[in-house]
Amino acid sequence: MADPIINLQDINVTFKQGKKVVRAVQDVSLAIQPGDIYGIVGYSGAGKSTLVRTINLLQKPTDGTVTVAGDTFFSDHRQQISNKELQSKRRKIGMIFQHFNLLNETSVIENVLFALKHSDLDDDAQEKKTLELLDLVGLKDKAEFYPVQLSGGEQQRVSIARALANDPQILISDEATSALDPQNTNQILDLLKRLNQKIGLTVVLITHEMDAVKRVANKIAVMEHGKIIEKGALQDVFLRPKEELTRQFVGGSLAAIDTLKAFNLDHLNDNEELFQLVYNGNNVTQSIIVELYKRLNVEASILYGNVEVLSGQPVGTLFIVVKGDKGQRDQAVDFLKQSNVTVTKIDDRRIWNE
Ligand SMILES: Nc1ncnc2c1ncn2[C@@H]1O[C@H](COP(=O)(O)OP(=O)(O)OP(=O)(O)O)[C@@H](O)[C@H]1O
Repeated sequence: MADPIINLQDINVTFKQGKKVVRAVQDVSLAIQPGDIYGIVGYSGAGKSTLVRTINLLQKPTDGTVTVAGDTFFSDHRQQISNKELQSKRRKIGMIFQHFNLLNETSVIENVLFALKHSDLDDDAQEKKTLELLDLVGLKDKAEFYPVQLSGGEQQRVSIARALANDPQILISDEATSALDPQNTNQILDLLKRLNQKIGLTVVLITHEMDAVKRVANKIAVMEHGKIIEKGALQDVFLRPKEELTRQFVGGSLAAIDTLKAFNLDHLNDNEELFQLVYNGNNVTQSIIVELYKRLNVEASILYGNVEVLSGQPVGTLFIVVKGDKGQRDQAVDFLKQSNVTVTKIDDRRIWNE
């Protein structure tokens, strides 16, 4: 395996506010390979932004080692490169945010040109490069527009062009699609994926939206209370979530939650249990529910069903209520597990109360 392009080892970040101590990041180690789209998910306050801000030392860790593209930026409690070097290395790490942070008084092209003010290129070459970048994000024809004349999605594309101006190897996206509608969100995510494939850009994607990660990421880390509680290849984590919070994220697509909320699940009968089933490509076309009935004579009703594509592979999710006596329900779960279905009993009301 190639050396990681980002290697965070044993990172801690502690904030002191008067007498209060906030351990925003606790003992986190994360290795990101070149070409990864690494999704970092977690609820608000989990420590996602603080963690990724340590990558370019916008946030200095209290403890730990930060290595980017082979350069150790931070170890032994201190910055290991000069401020000048850090400034130039930071230009190789693009960042985009929820708020696009564009200069509203200047045109689109000037917004991108601004990022090249430290570049060695002459004026003509800078302009040529800026137009190429705007072309890359599909905005060449709007180069002379002002940000207010653009939609939110278009403004975010300008900020992506600006973030790419200094040919970064890494792009950090901190909730960059949170303020956008679903269509613009998907366009931005697809653009990140295209850039990843076309120029090999490594993307660190912070979000509280699992759907964003599912659409483009190949790896995922789940954060809670400053810690990474689960990480790995997207499909592995999706198909075999170990932690309760991960299960909530995995099964927590908005459509599933909305659908479950519409049922009054407090009123399951004594002989009924609610399960989430997740199954991968080979099982997608099998009728698991029919098999349950044919083989075990166990009835199950479907509350929610969905098949989606994860890193190019179809993955099915079902929420079903299984009916029968305890023995039958246990047999049904065993049968499902033997059929390579990941089965999670849903008895935690949080999944539809979030
Ligand atoms: N500069 C700071 N001083 C004190 N506490 C901070 C500071 N920055 C972050 N925190 C605290 O650290 C914790 C983690 O915050 P962080 O912004 O990293 O979470 P997050 O997962 O990115 O959430 P969000 O998506 O809401 O930003 C929170 O409790 C936050 O209040």
